[in-house]
Amino acid sequence: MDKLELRCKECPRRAKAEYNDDTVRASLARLEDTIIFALFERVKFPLNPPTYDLLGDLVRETEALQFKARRYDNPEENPFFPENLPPFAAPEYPFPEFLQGAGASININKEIWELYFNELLPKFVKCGDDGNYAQTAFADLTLLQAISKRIHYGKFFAEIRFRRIHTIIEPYIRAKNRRELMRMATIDRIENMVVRRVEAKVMVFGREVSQEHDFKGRVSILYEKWLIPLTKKVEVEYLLKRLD
Ligand SMILES: O=C(O)C(=O)C[C@]1(C(=O)O)C=C[C@@H](O)C=C1
Repeated sequence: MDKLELRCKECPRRAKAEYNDDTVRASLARLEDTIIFALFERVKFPLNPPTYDLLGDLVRETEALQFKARRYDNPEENPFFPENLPPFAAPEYPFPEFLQGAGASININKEIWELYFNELLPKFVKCGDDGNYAQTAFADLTLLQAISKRIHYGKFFAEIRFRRIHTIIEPYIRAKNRRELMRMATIDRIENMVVRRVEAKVMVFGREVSQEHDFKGRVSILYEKWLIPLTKKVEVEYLLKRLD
């Protein structure tokens, strides 16, 4: 196939708008749509056990390809298999260096991987084998990447809070006071609003699926029990490393 040459007259390099509570919350709200749609896509297939003989390799190889194209230069993206990645094949882009300190490279994807296979899939997917292993694997990968991105936005909330109130936060970081840092990362009103909004989206996007075995209830538990707490965990871990 011929090499594609796509150029517009003028392609200004536009740095993303500065990160603040509103812009990051808006990113989380958009990711909710992605996560809910990806869940609907995944639950179309049964468990399909043979998928999991190939999923590790498939994710590793897909990530290697995406790494070459510089997906992970964007500080909002974190690979599941960061080891042995290949050389780049795309030009570099000057992403703003918003995250600071050792926490910038926090990656809890191993924990997300375990959670996904041990907790999430068994709650959402029916037993069975319909032979659609590749489709199932890519549905898993899309969902895993969206969930990982959501959770690692915790780093951005942490940096925003640090910049806003660092004189208050610093003593807790120096004292390694996880409990106080967690308290500062928690806004119950926002968490409740997120969970209610997720429930509403499930009802709008997938009226039929959402009636099955309380799908809506399971998605809100996913948010309440896993996605929000892990986002806050990333926030606290980031802050603990912010002065390193
Ligand atoms: O919106 C924020 O300020 C966040 O830190 C994100 C988030 C979430 O995971 O949705 C996490 C902690 C807060 O309690 C509220 C919401």
